[in-house]
Amino acid sequence: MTKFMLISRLINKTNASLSALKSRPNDAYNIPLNSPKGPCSLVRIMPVTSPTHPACGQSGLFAARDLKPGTFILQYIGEIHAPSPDGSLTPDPHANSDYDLSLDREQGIGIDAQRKGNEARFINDYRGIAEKPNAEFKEVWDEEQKERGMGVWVLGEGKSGKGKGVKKGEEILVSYGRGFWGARKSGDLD
Ligand SMILES: C[S@@+](CC[C@H](N)C(=O)[O-])C[C@H]1O[C@@H](n2cnc3c(N)ncnc32)[C@H](O)[C@@H]1O
Repeated sequence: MTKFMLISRLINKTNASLSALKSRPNDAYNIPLNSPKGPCSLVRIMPVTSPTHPACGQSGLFAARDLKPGTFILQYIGEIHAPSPDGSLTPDPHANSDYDLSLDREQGIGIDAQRKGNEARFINDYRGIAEKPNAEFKEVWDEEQKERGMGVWVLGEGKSGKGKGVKKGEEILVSYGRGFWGARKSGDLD
C-alpha cells in the first residue's frame, strides 16, 4: 500500500466517525427545546450512605421533584470519542472507564464521563438497589450542536402502565446492561 493510499484511508475513517456523529438517526428523540442549560434542577447528586446500598461510599443521582413517566431528565455529557484513525497501538484510554456509554457500536463512538461530565455520570445501575430501573438511556439529537448524544429519560408508562414515574427524593436508576457487570465479574474490563 502506498503512503498516499494509507493516508486517504485514515481520513475516510475519521470522516466516517464524524459523519455518523453529525447525522440525525430517524429514531432519535430531540432534546426538548425548553431544557435549561447548566445544572439540572430536576436532580440532586447525593452521597450514598446506606450500608445496604451496593454503592455505599460513592454517590448517586436523586430526583429533586416528582418526575412523570416519559420525562426527559438531562443529557449524558462527557468526552465523545472514536477509535484513533490509524488504529495505533496506544491503549484505549476509555477501555476501563466505568462512565463510558456507547453511542454508535458500529463506529465505536462512545461518551465517556470519567474525566468530564454532568450530573448524569452519577446515575447508578438498579441491581441490588431496586426491583427494576425507573429511568433509561435513549439516544437524542442535539439540534443546537447538530450532533447525536445520549439522554436520560424517566421510563414511560408503556403498554402495561409499568412506568410509574420517579418520586421526589427517589434515586434515579437505569440498567447498565448485563454486559457491564459481566465484564467486571470476568475481570475483562473491555
Ligand atoms: C457511572 S458510575 C455511577 C456513579 C458512581 N456511584 C459515583 O459515585 O461516581 C458507575 C459505578 O458506580 C458503581 N455502581 C453503580 N451501580 C451500582 C450497583 N447497582 N451496585 C454496585 N455498584 C454500582 C460501580 O462502582 C460502577 O462502576
